[in-house]
This record gives sequence, structure tokens and C-alpha cells, in this order.
Amino acid sequence: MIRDEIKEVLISEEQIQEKCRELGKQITEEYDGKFPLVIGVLKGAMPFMGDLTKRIDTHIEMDFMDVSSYGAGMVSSGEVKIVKDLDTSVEGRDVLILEDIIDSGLTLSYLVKLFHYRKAKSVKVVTLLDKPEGRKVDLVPDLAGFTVPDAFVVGYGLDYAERYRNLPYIGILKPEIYES
Ligand SMILES: O=P(O)(O)OC[C@H]1O[C@H](OP(=O)(O)OP(=O)(O)O)[C@H](O)[C@@H]1O
Ligand SMILES: Nc1nc2[nH]cnc2c(=O)[nH]1
Repeated sequence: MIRDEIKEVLISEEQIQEKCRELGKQITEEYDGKFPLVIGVLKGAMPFMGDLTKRIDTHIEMDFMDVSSYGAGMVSSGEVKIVKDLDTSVEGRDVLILEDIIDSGLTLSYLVKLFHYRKAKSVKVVTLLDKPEGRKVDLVPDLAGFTVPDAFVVGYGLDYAERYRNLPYIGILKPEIYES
């Protein structure tokens, strides 16, 4: 069972769901009547996008962008690759980017610059997890769910070598998993 491979649960399923309700309420208040374009950054943000958007009680449009900079490992290559671009134009739109984690900040600083360059009216960022100790560029999310320590976390969208995304909580793997 996958659960036997987890050393420690950092954030439980219940805590995540409660946080989605809180963030959804804040987003509803801020964006009511603005029809924001909510952009999920694949693949990691997929579960968060599903749970959070259900808690937003105003009209939104959803789109997805697939970017990748970690390959199969635990260290960012530093180079953000667009795997799939948006279907929608961001020009003149209030854009809200949804991320699972901000670590080095490289992925998001790339996307924020890109959407400004593409003439979005506003660009804000909501992340479930913030790992400030990992930062390589100056980036502060507009909304963040939880601060995590400087450790490699998995679950709820976050992978190690494409596995563990389907865990309903955030955890840390047993060290022998990396060694095998
Ligand atoms: O702040 P950073 O150091 O840039 O890290 C954050 C990014 O890393 C992960 O994506 P990854 O590139 O692993 O792609 P994935 O979502 O498809 O797993 C995560 O989903 C974020 O998008
Ligand atoms: N799975 C996973 N992906 C990341 N991408 C950036 N930081 C992390 C992390 O801690 N875990």
C-alpha cells in the first residue's frame, strides 16, 4: 500500500479541505463580478484546482497550463518548459494562477511575467503550499494555504518520479524510497 511508504503526514485531508473552504471564500469576495480566468498549473495543481474551485461562489473561467522544471527528480532544473499552453487569451483578464507549491519560485515567476507580457489586466497567485526556505527568486504568493518546511513533500498532486500524486494528504516519504 502507498501509505506504508509515507514517513510522516504533514497536512491531513481534513486540513486541506477546510483550507479550500477558507480560500474559496476569500477568492469569492475578491473576484465577485469580475469573471476571473483561473489557471491551474499541471500536473501538480490538479487536485487543488478541483477542490478549491468548488468553493468559489462566483462565475469563473478555468484553463490549464502544463509546465515542468523538475523532470523525474527532486531538484529544479531551473529551466521552465511549457508542455501545454492555454486555450484562452489572458489579454484584459483578471488572472488567478493556482499552484500546488511554490519552492524555488522559478515556475511562478516565469508564469507571472508571461501573463503580464500577454497583457493580462491583473495576475495573482494562490498556492496550497509555500516553502519560503527554497526560494531562489523573490516571489510572494497573494494567497497561501500552508507553509511547509524545507523538505521534499508528496501527495495531493505532488509527485516523486510521477508517483504519489493520488494521496489525499501531504506527506514526507520514508528515506528508503529514494534509495531504492
Ligand atoms: O517553485 P518551483 O521550484 O518552481 O517549484 C514549483 C513547481 O514544481 C512542481 O512542478 P513540476 O515542475 O515538478 O511539474 P508537475 O506539476 O507536472 O509535477 C510544482 O507543481 C510547481 O509547479
Ligand atoms: N513533489 C514535490 N515537487 C516539488 N516541486 C517543488 N518543490 C517540490 C516538493 O517539495 N515536492
